[in-house]
Amino acid sequence: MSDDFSAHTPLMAQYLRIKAEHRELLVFFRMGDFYEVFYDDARRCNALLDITLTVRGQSGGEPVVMAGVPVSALENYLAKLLKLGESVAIAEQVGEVGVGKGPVERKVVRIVTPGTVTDAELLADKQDAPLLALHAQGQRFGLAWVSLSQGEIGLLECGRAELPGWLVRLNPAEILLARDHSVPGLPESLSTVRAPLTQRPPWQFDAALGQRRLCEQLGVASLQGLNAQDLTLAQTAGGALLAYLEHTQGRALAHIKRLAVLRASELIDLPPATQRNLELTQTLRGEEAPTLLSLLDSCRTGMGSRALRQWLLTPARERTQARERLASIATLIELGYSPLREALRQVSDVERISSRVALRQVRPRELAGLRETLAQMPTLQAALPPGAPLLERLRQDLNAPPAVRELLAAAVAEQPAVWLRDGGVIAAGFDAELDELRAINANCDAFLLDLEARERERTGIANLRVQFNKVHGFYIEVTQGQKDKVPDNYQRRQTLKNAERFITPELKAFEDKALSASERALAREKFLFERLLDELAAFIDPLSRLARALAALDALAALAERAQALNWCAPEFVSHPAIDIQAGRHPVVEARLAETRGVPFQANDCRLDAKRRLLLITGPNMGGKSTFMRQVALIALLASMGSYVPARACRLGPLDAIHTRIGAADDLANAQSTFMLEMTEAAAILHAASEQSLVLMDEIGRGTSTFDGLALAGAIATHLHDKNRALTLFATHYFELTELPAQKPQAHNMHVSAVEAGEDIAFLHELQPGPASRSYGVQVARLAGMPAPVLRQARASLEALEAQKAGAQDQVDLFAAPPAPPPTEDSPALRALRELDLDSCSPREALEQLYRLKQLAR
Ligand SMILES: Nc1ncnc2c1ncn2[C@@H]1O[C@H](COP(=O)(O)OP(=O)(O)OP(=O)(O)O)[C@@H](O)[C@H]1O
Repeated sequence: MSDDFSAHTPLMAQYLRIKAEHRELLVFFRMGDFYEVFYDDARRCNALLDITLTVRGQSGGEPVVMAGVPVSALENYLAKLLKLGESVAIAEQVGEVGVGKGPVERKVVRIVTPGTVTDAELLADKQDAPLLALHAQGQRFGLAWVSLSQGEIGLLECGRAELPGWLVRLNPAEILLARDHSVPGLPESLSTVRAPLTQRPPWQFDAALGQRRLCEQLGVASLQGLNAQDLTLAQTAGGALLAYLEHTQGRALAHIKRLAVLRASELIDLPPATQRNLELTQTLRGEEAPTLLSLLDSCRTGMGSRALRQWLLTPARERTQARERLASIATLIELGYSPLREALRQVSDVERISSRVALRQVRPRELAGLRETLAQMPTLQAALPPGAPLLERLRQDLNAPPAVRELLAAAVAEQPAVWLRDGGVIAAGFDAELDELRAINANCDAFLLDLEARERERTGIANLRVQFNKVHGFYIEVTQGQKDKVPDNYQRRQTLKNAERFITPELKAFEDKALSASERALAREKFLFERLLDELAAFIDPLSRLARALAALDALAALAERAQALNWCAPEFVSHPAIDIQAGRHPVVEARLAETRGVPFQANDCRLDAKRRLLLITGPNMGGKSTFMRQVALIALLASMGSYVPARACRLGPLDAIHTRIGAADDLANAQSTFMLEMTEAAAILHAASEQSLVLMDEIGRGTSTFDGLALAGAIATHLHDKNRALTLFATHYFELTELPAQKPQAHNMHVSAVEAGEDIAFLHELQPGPASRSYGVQVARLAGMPAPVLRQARASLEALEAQKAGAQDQVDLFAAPPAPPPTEDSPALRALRELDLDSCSPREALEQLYRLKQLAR
């Protein structure tokens, strides 16, 4: 499209100019009570929103294809578009209608993108949807993110391997990348999230610029004090993030004042496979429940739910925070949490409301909600049991400045209208001028009644009526039969079938006054509301502190409630390697069993420590191996986030990661077979797990032939035991592996028990020492309803196979040390490659080096 719009009508030229600046977005162009979309945008909206296409005359010699949505329904349409990953520029009428020649002035005042929405209607209540900027350099990534409705920027740097885990954890709604910035491997990493990608100008991803912008935003001279000085890549992303926010919001963002620096080395690593396999926030089928979070989250507010999710997904290795939370939960259980939870019911989403105040997008009703919440604070403080240091700190944070409360109480009407444009938002008595204008409106009725009486008397028309409608304004209505009695100074306005409508100079004068009074009242309300926002802006800091305190209190009270309702215990932290659980349960399976079958869950112990690093778990299918392994991981994670745990007692040593290799699902999206995926995940674990990691391996090797699988499983178990020395739960159906403990002192056999009665089998789900004697696969197949002939054949084959095996002589040692790798001699090319310092190479030198290497390799 050329940028010369002179052939177009003035209105379309204005539109096209705006569109030219926002080519990649849908432009919603305000025209009176509608937002119109034109040309290709109209066609796109027609397809996406199913709204009707029309043609609005011609411009530039072509028909103007358009579609429109009513202003009052904007939010619904935006919600749909954002879900589809679209972004929208909203061009409002900013000039005064009817002033000057040509169309009223219009301007893009806001850009709504999936990552920058703040409207309550458009956001999930219990989940944040942050905007994430990503900057890559070689194998390292800088991440910067912000939930606009929260006011905190997060910074983090990580390696390529950890990136998918972070993407899943952060769950961004939109990802910003430098345009034309091709990073090898990035597309695969990004495939783990469904967020739309937004390309931004590369110059905005600049380290120095990023640092400067962050300092300006946070109001600090350097990032040193915020522990972010060294994070150049994250700062680079941060700069681009802030630039985008300003671009979309059309203003600087006063409420973003806090920085959260996450360091992978300070958190317990939860790779995507772990988050998925443990069903922390989503079931394996992608549903919201039943998951660990859905079980935990009995929060009373969206703020609490969001905090809980964050606690669950970012547990710290260091235990101070967890200890504080545990102490608070203990106090809440001991002294009662019900009054606190009751008071929290009355609380609105202060976090989002205060951000929306800062963004000047807040709705009148939200301010009324804030007012009610603030009024609730004394009750809340009184309901908080004393004693725990964390609770005391949170109590302090609930002290919002009284001035905010007073201001809201004085300024905002008791029950304000939904929209400012409807009026009735500012309280009576707040502003004399507004009161006066409203009085004119209120007196209107009395005046009209009076006029009606006077005119009836004057004209002798008994059924004369003075009325008002939106189209014709005020009028005097006289039935056709009485028309003759109408005095001279009546001017005809409208003729109906049975009546005639008139206006008089007196009525006209009154109409002007009344209409202008209500218009002026609306304008005055708008002005006062804006001024109110200015005044409230000064209180954003204490309000967001209050919001965080409410969120934490809600989350703690929910954890206390859950702990008591589900009979959980307080974990204890120790400094030596240990996961020592007595009578542990899988919280979600337990809840499901209670709900569906009313059967009790069989609790099991788990003891792992420096001398018992690997438990080899065998037993029948359906015996409960997977459940047991998962429950150990869930208990360790719950303890680490500072929650009580489903067990009789639990002692937990240091933990740096939870790795899991469970289940078999094809990753068709990434063209990986079941087995390939299994091996990729296992390899990642063998590379990453340390002595302080918890590793769950469920039936590794089953995706390939028996011998290959067995051999690989044996080698992997050996590596975990000898090299990683991780705390490992290793479930397998390969009985041959139960020989491992005989050779490896820190490996131990455990099995889940089952009893046979004739052809049937009953699972006890009880974990006992020693290896299992059999698999009971055929019995389980019988339970599953396998046809009898198949079962008979299987049983016969099984007997034959077992007999054959008993006859075999040589035992294969599956756990022998691997043979030494053949010595390799470095080629000159390889040596040269190693010595190459890529960081100090210019592109030209790099090319020369490449030629040199090629020569050496000949
Ligand atoms: N401790 C327990 N108490 C009561 N029921 C249990 C227990 N553990 C497991 N179950 C029940 O048994 C079912 C199967 O458990 P699980 O999937 O853990 O078995 P498995 O040994 O891993 O089986 P497979 O080898 O086929 O994967 C669970 O869905 C649950 O209903």
